[in-house]
Amino acid sequence: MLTSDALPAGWAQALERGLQAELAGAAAPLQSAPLTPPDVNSRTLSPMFTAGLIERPVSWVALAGFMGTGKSRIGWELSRALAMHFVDTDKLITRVVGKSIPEVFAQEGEGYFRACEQEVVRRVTRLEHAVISLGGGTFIHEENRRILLERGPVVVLWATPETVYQRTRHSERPLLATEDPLSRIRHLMHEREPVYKQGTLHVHSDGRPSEEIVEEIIGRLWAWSDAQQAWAQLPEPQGGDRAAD
Ligand SMILES: Nc1ncnc2c1ncn2[C@@H]1O[C@H](COP(=O)(O)OP(=O)(O)O)[C@@H](O)[C@H]1O
Ligand SMILES: O=C(O)C1=C[C@@H](OP(=O)(O)O)[C@@H](O)[C@H](O)C1
Ligand SMILES: [Mg+2]
Repeated sequence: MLTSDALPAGWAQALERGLQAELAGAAAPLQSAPLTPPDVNSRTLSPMFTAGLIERPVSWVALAGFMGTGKSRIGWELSRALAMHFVDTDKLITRVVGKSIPEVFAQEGEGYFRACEQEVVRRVTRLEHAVISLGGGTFIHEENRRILLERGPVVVLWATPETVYQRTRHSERPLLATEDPLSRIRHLMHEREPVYKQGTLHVHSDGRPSEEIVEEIIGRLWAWSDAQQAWAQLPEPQGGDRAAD
C-alpha cells in the first residue's frame, strides 16, 4: 500500500483546485432548489425550509458500501434534498489525475489510487455542509475509516451480490473485470462485510427507488443527531467518566 507521500509534488495543490472546481460545478447548495417540495407534515424534508432557515440533521455525512450499492447516485440525490455540497471521491480523483478510474488502476496501479483516495479523505473530512460519496474500497482502509468516523456519520449502503452485479455489469469497475464478476463480487463482499459493519447507519438499497432510500437516510440521520444531542446533554455521572460506565 502506497502512502500519500508517494504522490507527486504538487498533488495537494492540484487536489485543492480540483475540489474547488467540483464544488463550483454542482449548483451551490443554498442556491439550488430542493428536488422535492417541502412537506409541512414530514420531519424528513420539511424542516429545512422553515422561515427561510434550512435545518439539516447533520452538516456532514459520508456514504460507504460495496460497489454498485448506489453511493454515487444516492449521495448526489441526498445532497440535493438537504441543499448541501456534493463530492464523489472517485470523480474528484478522476479530475485531479486526469484519467478515468480504470486508467488509473491500469497505468498507475491500485496502490497509487489508494494513496490518492487517502489524500482526498483527509481533505473532504474538513468540508462543511457536504455529502461525500466514497469509493467502495475507501472505508476498508483503516486510517480512512478512523478519520471518517471521527468526522461524522458514515451511512453504509447494502445490496445483494446479484443486485450489485446487475448494476455494475455494463460499467467499468477494474476490480470486477474478471471472467466471473458475480463470484468476484460475492468473494470481495464477504471479505469486506465485517468492515462495512463498522459504519454508523446501515440502509438497504435492493429493489427500492432512490427517493425512498434518500428519505430513509434523512429520517435516520435526524434520529441519530437527536440521540447524539440527548447524549451530550446527559449530566456527567459523579466521580467518573461516562464512557467508562
Ligand atoms: N436504488 C437504485 N435502484 C436502481 N438503480 C440504482 C439504485 N441506486 C443506484 N442505481 C444505479 O446503479 C448503478 C450503480 O450506482 P452507483 O451510484 O454508481 O453505485 P456506487 O457508487 O455505490 O458504485 C448506477 O447505474 C445507478 O444509477
Ligand atoms: O470497491 C472498490 O475498491 C472500488 C470501488 C469503486 O467505486 P464505486 O464503489 O463507486 O464503484 C472505485 O473506487 C474503484 O473502482 C475501487
Ligand atoms: Mg460510486
